[in-house]
Amino acid sequence: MPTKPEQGAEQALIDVSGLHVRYALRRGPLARITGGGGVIRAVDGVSFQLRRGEVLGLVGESGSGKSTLGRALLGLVPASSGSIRYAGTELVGRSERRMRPLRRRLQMVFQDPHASLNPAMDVGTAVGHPLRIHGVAGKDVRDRVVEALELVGLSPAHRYLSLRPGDLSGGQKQRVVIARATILGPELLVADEPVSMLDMSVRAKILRLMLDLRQQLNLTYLYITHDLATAKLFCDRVAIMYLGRIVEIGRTDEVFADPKHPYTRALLAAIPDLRPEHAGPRDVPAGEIPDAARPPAGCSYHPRCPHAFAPCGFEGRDLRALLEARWGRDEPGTAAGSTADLAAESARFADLDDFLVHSERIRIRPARGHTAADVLQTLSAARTDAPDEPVWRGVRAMAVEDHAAVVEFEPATDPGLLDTGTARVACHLFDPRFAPAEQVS
Ligand SMILES: Nc1ncnc2c1ncn2[C@@H]1O[C@H](COP(=O)(O)OP(=O)(O)OP(=O)(O)O)[C@@H](O)[C@H]1O
Repeated sequence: MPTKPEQGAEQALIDVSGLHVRYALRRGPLARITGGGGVIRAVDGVSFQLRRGEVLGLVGESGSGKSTLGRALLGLVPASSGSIRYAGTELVGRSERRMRPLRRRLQMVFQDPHASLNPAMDVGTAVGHPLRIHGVAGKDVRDRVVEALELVGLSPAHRYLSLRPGDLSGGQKQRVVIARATILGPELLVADEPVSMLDMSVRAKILRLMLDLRQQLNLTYLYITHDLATAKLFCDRVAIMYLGRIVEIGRTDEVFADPKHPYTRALLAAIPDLRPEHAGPRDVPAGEIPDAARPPAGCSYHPRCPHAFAPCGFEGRDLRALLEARWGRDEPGTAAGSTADLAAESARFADLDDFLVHSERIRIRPARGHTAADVLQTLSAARTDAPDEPVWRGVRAMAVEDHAAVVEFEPATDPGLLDTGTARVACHLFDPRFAPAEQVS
């Protein structure tokens, strides 16, 4: 389904459309298993606008592609395809030489302030460094450094000029990094986990400082974090990323009050709640993030999603995961039947890699001494024992055919971002072609 431009897109400072960033996979065991391709799709078709003056949070688990996306906006990693427009100027495909003048307008703050600063360089020199690179010299540098330090709360500034990073606390170091990043008058700051390495007590202070600087310097932020609690505090809008894609984007208050995507719901449910009346086990998104070199078909979240249904992209490896769980291979002690029966079951399969063929129709061969009917019988038993497992919603037919059990899956459809009235969500549960929204509970 085509996606409409976001409201307010006409005032966008940054307009990202269909952005892909891929990393080459080194040759090695993983490359052999994943077969062909050999790429990691770190950012896999992302579109969004960043409006002037707003704070957009990019939230997701480790490996979801947040940092890669942030770096791509600044040209620090090359886009494989798609478009990034900054105030109307296309950045994708720009040479480093043509990118350089724009860098003063587009700056980054990294997670680790200690690693961002040269331990041998004093504060005055570090903060003034970008000015010197851009040809500013003499007293102007000192005046502007003093002004930048005062702005970030390192006051009186002259006390800090000759200090080295080792003389400063974590919070003070991050203030120095922010002073250095803002001294050239940028329009956009990409802040990649800027407070996650700081003590709890200083996190809120640094975020408050960043909000004050937004007002004073007309900044726009892309705030990258895995921490929903700070995103709630700091961001006007949030974009939830999963395996290289944005799965939900909307106003922070609306997303937190009424999360739509099952992944967003799982992430929010996993935030620790310290109120005693709400104590108890938290739901965390079940399972691991899949390998970005071989993302699941259809909706990438479907293998972990309790609501996944026919169009979400079930495939052979989902069925293999179900069988392995049944046989207790993923977690000892969780097998569905007696160990001997289940060992006998698994021995009926010639090669479990038959399940990994990337197709809507897979052929599962019996092991020597077994028949395709044995294999089919095992699959049917697994279905009878756990009929509510989501994977069965995606199995269209199972039959014996030409000495193998053949499993046919429902066709996978990639979910695009859909308007829900509040947030935009990439989930088939909100697509009237497939299901009414009431299904989500
Ligand atoms: N330089 C690189 N070469 C190859 N793969 C990379 C490189 N950088 C990141 N990746 C891979 O790209 C994917 C996205 O990584 P990225 O660091 O952008 O995610 P992230 O959400 O920022 O995670 P984290 O919070 O851990 O930094 C991951 O699968 C990661 O392993």
